[in-house]
Parts: sequence; C-alpha cells; structure tokens
Amino acid sequence: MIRFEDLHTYYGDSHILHGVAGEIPAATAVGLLGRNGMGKTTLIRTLMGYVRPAQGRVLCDGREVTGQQPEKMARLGIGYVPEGRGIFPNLSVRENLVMAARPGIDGKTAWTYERVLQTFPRLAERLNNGGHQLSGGEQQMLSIGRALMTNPRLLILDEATEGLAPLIVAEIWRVIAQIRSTGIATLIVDRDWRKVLAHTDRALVMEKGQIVLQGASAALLADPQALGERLGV
Ligand SMILES: Nc1ncnc2c1ncn2[C@@H]1O[C@H](COP(=O)(O)OP(=O)(O)OP(=O)(O)O)[C@@H](O)[C@H]1O
Repeated sequence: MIRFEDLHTYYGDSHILHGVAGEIPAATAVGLLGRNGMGKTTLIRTLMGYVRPAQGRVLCDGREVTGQQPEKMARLGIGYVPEGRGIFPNLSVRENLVMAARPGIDGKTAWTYERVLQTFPRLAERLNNGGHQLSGGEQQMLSIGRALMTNPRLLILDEATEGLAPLIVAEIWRVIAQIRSTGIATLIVDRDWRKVLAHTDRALVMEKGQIVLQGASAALLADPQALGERLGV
C-alpha cells in the first residue's frame, strides 16, 4: 500500500535519513524500532508529507505522493497519531471525535462515533470535557479515536504509550491488537520492542538514518542478540 524508496531527508544542513527504503503492505502490521534520535519520527514525517525528502520517493498504491500535504495523505486513508498526541485542547471529547469523522477511501464507515466510544469506554465518560481536562492516557485514547474516525487503511502510531501508567499502556496495546484484527495496516513506534514485535508481522530497525535490520517480527524476537546490538538493550 505504501512504499518508499531511497529517502534522504534533511533538517536544514543535518542529513537525517540516508537512503531509507521499505514498504507497508495492506493489512500488515509493521514495527519501526531504533534507539532515540535514529530517525523513526523523521521517516514518519517524511511519509506523511510534513517534510519533503531531498531525494527518493513515497508511493501510495503505486502512485507517487512524495511531499504531498499531510491532509492529502489523510484523504488517501493514512491515519496518524503523532508523538505528543495532537488533539484540540479547547474542544470537547465529542467535538474532537465528530470533527474528525469521514468515511474510508472505500466509502465505508466501519469506525463510527459509537464504535470508537465502545472501544474507549473512558472517553464515553468524558464526552463534554475539554481535551485539556483529560489525563495523559485519555488524551492518547482521544488521539487514537480521532484517527479511527477517519476510517484509515493505515494507522501510524508514534510512541502511543509514552509516559503513561502501566494499566493505560495495557489498554492501548489491547486496542492496537483490536485495530490490527480488523485488517487496518499499522506502523508502530514504541520503546517497548518486545511489545512492538508481539503486535506486528514485520519490523524495520533503524540506526543513524538507515534501516539496518528487518524481517518477520517473530524471527527478530527469536534472535534477541542481533536486535540487542542494534537497540542497545
Ligand atoms: N525539527 C528538527 N530540526 C532539526 N533536527 C531535528 C528535528 N527533529 C529531529 N531532529 C534530529 O533528527 C534526528 C532524528 O530524530 P527523530 O525524531 O527522527 O528520531 P527518532 O528515532 O524518532 O527518536 P525519538 O525516539 O527520540 O523521537 C535527531 O538527531 C534529532 O535531533
């Protein structure tokens, strides 16, 4: 569904991505691993069109979309839950969800307002609260809920569990598993590499702006030494 070739991305003079290539096939869960600062978020921002690569291409269903506006990527069915959340703090939970609603690219609305609230019962209890009144975990749930309201084909989750209490973290992984089981492709970045590998089909490991290891998640999990060298664990 999404393919990327030879991506080179810079922030000013800093050369961050050094020829990154890979793909996220439809209905496939892909993990993106790597230590801090290795370029994971930059790769996601490049795929989503927040930064334009100096070289290389991003393709969606075989069509070039390199550097397209993030809004256009959203219309192509890519849902993005950014690191640090990205909800509207001055709008209520209900408003945050309703304003994100749109049918999927196939015209279907599998994820309705009601279904999102069933998935996140905590949000159902906070409908009239402003985004800023929510706990960190609730904000994260709202951010995922907003992305689901767009009925995406691919959901990108960047550090969705960061800084959250263990019970909330478990809740978020439960929802990620549920999303995966509906056939939505996912790209997941999380510090907990075991969890990432347990919840994905394949994984890419980045080091210094390059993909240095990739393969089936189960195979990577079975060879923790190779992974440990790359992740410093
Ligand atoms: N807006 C920016 N301007 C300049 N440099 C940046 C910017 N954002 C990130 N960087 C640098 O780019 C490199 C890659 O950062 P990136 O956020 O992609 O890494 P990451 O693998 O996602 O790590 P983390 O888990 O810490 O977010 C880092 O050296 C970082 O300091």
